[in-house]
Amino acid sequence: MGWEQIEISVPNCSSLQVISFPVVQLHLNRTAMRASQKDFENAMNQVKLLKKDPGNEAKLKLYALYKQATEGPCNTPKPGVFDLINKAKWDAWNALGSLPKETARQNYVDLVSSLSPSLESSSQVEPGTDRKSTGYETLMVTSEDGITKIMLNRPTKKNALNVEMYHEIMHALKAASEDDSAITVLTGNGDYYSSGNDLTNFTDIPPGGVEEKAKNGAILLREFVGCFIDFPKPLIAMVNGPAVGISVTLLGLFDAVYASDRATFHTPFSHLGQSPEGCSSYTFPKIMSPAKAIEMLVFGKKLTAGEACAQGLVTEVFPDSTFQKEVWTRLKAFAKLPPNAMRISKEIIRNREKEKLHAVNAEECSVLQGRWLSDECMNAVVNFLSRKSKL
Ligand SMILES: CCCCC/C=C/CC(=O)SCCNC(=O)CCNC(=O)[C@H](O)C(C)(C)COP(=O)(O)OP(=O)(O)OC[C@H]1O[C@@H](n2cnc3c(N)ncnc32)[C@H](O)[C@@H]1OP(=O)(O)O
Repeated sequence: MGWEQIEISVPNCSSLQVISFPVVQLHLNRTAMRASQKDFENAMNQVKLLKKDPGNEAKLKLYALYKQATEGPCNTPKPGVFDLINKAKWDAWNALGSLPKETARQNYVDLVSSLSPSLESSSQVEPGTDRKSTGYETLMVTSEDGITKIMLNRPTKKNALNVEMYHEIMHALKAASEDDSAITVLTGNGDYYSSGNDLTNFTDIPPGGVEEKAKNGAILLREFVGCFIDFPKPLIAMVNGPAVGISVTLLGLFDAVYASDRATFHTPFSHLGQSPEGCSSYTFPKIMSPAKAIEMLVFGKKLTAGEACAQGLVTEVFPDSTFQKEVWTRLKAFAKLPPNAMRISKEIIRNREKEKLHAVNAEECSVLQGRWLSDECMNAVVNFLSRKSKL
């Protein structure tokens, strides 16, 4: 495979289709100044705004500098000789040797600036510019009419949550909790709300092996679910289509759940050798009775939107043809209510459960950490991936 045919997906570089590009001459514009973390973040956002593909060489350089700036010198095993793309990325990163993180950060900022002359220095990025979608690889985030909408945006993967998406959702929730919107909405792009945890998350094994992988996963999951437990404003799910796994369990932490009649709700944890998360081991039995919760969480019974509504998991179901129009009309009316009153009312309703929810979250993550190391789980994941020809 030649360079001109390789598509390189660089973290924080929009995935641009590479067909045939001239090699870009890099003009590093070093300054004596050190780039701040803010400059670095702005540069990462600017990369996404590049109108022209910068070419493979520049993208590899960006990748390497990004990794060096955020993780330090390359210390991961060298990919196999046939793993061309990952090997090229590894080579680029490894070539930076022991370059200090601060220098890598500065070089990254300089490189981005040389690639985007019209955007120039990060300090020229308009403060307070609407964060609309920019800066996110897996989400579309918009804010208008008092509503911040976080849309899961991996439609070709049925909005499966990869590690990047977990981080981006946490970031978007934090930003939404601090912005001037009154309510926050989570929804999915395409035909699915979400197919749950991205099962390819299990394939990227760090040098510390599967134990380290499971430990890191549990830490990330706990932090991720914690953001939902602590979210201070009304949080509404617009379930536009089928929902699987963690995208279902989290619904117990939302303040209202509106669903299209096309939506289904499926938690096949036992099938996957896993156990419930998202505080569902506590919220589901409370919402729908222990027996109904066990049908879902233990036996993996898939519910229709109507059934989920009858059991209290969904607040209201709408015909798919009018779902968007009807729900947005309603949400816009909610968003006109006094925001402080809504926030305080939510707090008084939710606060007495918070401590309990955090304890449940911690316990679920610890149990899952063990489950991820089980043969039952590993076999189920391998089955899915080989069915999908990923192995
Ligand atoms: C930090 C870690 C935290 C972990 C928290 C734990 C959470 C637990 C869970 O969430 S368990 C639930 C896990 N999800 C699943 O088991 C769903 C798996 N997917 C499917 O069963 C099916 O894909 C489907 C029913 C969602 C859709 O089937 P359909 O036939 O309509 O479509 P495809 O299968 O062809 O899917 C299209 C492409 O999307 C990829 N994909 C879909 N879901 C996932 C997923 N969860 N993980 C990874 N990839 C997924 C699928 O592989 C196809 O990709 P391709 O086009 O490249 O082949």
